[in-house]
Parts: sequence; C-alpha cells; structure tokens
Amino acid sequence: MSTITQTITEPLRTLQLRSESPEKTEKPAFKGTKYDHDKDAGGAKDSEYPYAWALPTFNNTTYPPLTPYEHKDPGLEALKHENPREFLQNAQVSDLTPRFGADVSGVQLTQLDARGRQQLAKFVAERGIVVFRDQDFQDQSPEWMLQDWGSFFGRLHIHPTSAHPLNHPEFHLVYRDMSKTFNYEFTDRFTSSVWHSDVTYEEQPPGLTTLFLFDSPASGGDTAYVSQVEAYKRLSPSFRAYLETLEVVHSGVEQANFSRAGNRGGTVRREPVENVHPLVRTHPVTGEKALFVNKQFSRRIVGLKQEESDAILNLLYDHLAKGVDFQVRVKWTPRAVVLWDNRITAHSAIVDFDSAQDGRRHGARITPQAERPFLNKN
Ligand SMILES: O=C(O)CCC(=O)C(=O)O
Ligand SMILES: [Fe+2]
Repeated sequence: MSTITQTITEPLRTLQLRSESPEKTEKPAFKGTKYDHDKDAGGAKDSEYPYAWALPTFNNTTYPPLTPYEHKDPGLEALKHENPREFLQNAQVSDLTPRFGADVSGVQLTQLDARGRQQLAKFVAERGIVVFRDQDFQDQSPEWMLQDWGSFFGRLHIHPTSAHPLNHPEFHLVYRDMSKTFNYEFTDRFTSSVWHSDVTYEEQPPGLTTLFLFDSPASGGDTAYVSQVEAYKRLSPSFRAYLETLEVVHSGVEQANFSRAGNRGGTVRREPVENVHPLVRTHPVTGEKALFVNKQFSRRIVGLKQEESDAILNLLYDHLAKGVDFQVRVKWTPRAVVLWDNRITAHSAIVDFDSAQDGRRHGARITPQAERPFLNKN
C-alpha cells in the first residue's frame, strides 16, 4: 500500500460501518469452507459484514528489531520439477502483456499442495504479478491465511506502522470508507500514485506477496504494477553496467515520523531502520536482474555527491512511473487474489474512487520476507 499516504484521524474502534449501497454489484455465492468470523470479530464485530474480523485496529504492542533469517525460496524447488507449470494444467491463463503479468482462472490457491505452491512461487517470479480470479481464499480463517499460506513462502513481516485485524498483526490492511477514519491522503498532491515496492528498508524485504480485497467499489481502486526487470532491460548496456556498481540507502524513518506525527494510527511498533541494498538485484529463482529503487523508501546512492544521487534516482523513478509499456493495471473483481514478487515488481494504489459514493475498499496483504538483496554481476 502506499504507506506514506494514509492517515488515521480517530481510533478504528469507533469506526461506523457504511451500509451497502444499493447499486453495488452482486458477489458470487461463496462455495468454500465457511469460517466462523463472528468468533474472531472482537471489538470490530459487525454482524452485517462477514469480514469484520479483518477490520483495522491499532494497539500499543511494540516489537524488537528484526533479526536475520535464512530464506529458502520455495520457487527454487520448482526448478527441479519436470513440468513446473503442472499446477496450471486445468487453468485458463492469459498474459496481461507479453512479458509482464498474468491473469489466471480455474485454479484454487487454497487447494495447492507444497509442490503446487513451489511452482506458483516460480511462476509469479517469472510473470512479476499474477491475478487469480474467483478464489475461496477470502473465506479461510486468518490462521490458515497466515500460518498455512503465508508462512510457506517466508517469515511473515509485521508492518511497523499500519493497521491490522484485532488479533493478527501479520496482516497489513488497506482500508478506506466514507467515515474518513482511515484514508488515503493526497490532498496536497495532484495524484494518489506512489510507485513503490513494499518495506524495502528492511534488511530482507518481502518476496512473494499476496493481496486480496474483502470489499471494493464496483469500479475504481485498481492497482498498478511495473516490471523492474523490463525497466532494467530498457537501459543502455553501459548505463546498466554503471548502475550495477551502485548501492542505495533505503529508509523507514519518514514513514515512522509520519505515523509519530499523529497520522495513521500514530503507531510505531518497531523502531525504523535503514539498510543498504544493491541498485540492481538478481532474482534467486529466475536469475533475472531488476532495478531495485523506489521513490517511497530509497534515499541516497552510496558514495555519490547529492546532486549525482538525486539525478540518477529521479531519472529511474521517472522511468518506472512513465513506462506504460512495462506496466499493467489490475482491475479487481470479487474474490480475486493478486500475487506479486516484490523483489522485481513495484506497484501503486489508484485512489480514483470516493467511498461516500462508490463504497468501501477493504483488503489485506500477507507479506513474507525473502533473502537479503544481492547482485550476480555476470
Ligand atoms: O491498495 C492497493 O491497491 C495497493 C496497496 C499496497 O500498496 C500494498 O498492499 O502494498
Ligand atoms: Fe504497497
């Protein structure tokens, strides 16, 4: 989510839920195993809304600094499979563009065994972002989503500042409704778009990331994605070679200060960190190189003069933001689940809807950490 562009103006416990607007589109009947949400709804209980358990809350819990962990990418296992796309054998797959993005129907993520999940990790690494339609994912228990699903792909990240469901800090929530209690804020900017990859200030930023919506406006609130692999390939060989010598400071300080200044929930659960990562990174499964900079968290190229660093970073931010020929825009449909590889794909929320007229948008992200970014120069 566009983490610096959200603010909380009052505790979510007082959230007034909007009644469904009559023109809202009908959602398909639920077919999977029903989870008893009321059991876990806690302070956010709302019998009208089946996803009350996932409404945003804040508490005062704080966490110590993250420690390194050894990430074994499940996608590596799929390299050994004879047919690494076996899990898609009964699915309909269409590429969103020739080299970036895919849209898949006819496979239930909840039904994938370990082998299928390994293949999924490789597939998402290859396509950058994949939409899975008509899933029963949203109606699984939060424990299943986190422990069974998310933890399979890596250690679950707890966001330092964002809201989470009452008893489940490992979800990062996206939320906007007419009560204005939890809002994207861009009144002092032309646009809501903030291209970023998530929490790149961490020593081990996320890899395979899952985002899904519980509720959304009938139209609007699409999510935009950009391929940092294709963006890298567009650069001239000599510029690429130079960029491969550089490292960048990524910082969580502004995000924490924004929260401390009374925005969002005013929460800083873990003290902010800064980490230095290669400007170009290698994906451990595909071996592909990708630009690894984003305007939200990258701050400074190590060892360059300020003007040099600013000029190169701004050039790359512009390149990523403007390259419609290596971007896709995902239109959410009820029960869609989107997976992206945060190592090689950046994204931006698109706030083109007004919740008072168009309805609530409520989603959750599961964010497993991956390896420390590295570059194989050859
Ligand atoms: O709300 C969205 O479309 C994207 C939110 C986002 O940036 C995230 O979940 O990481
Ligand atoms: Fe994000």
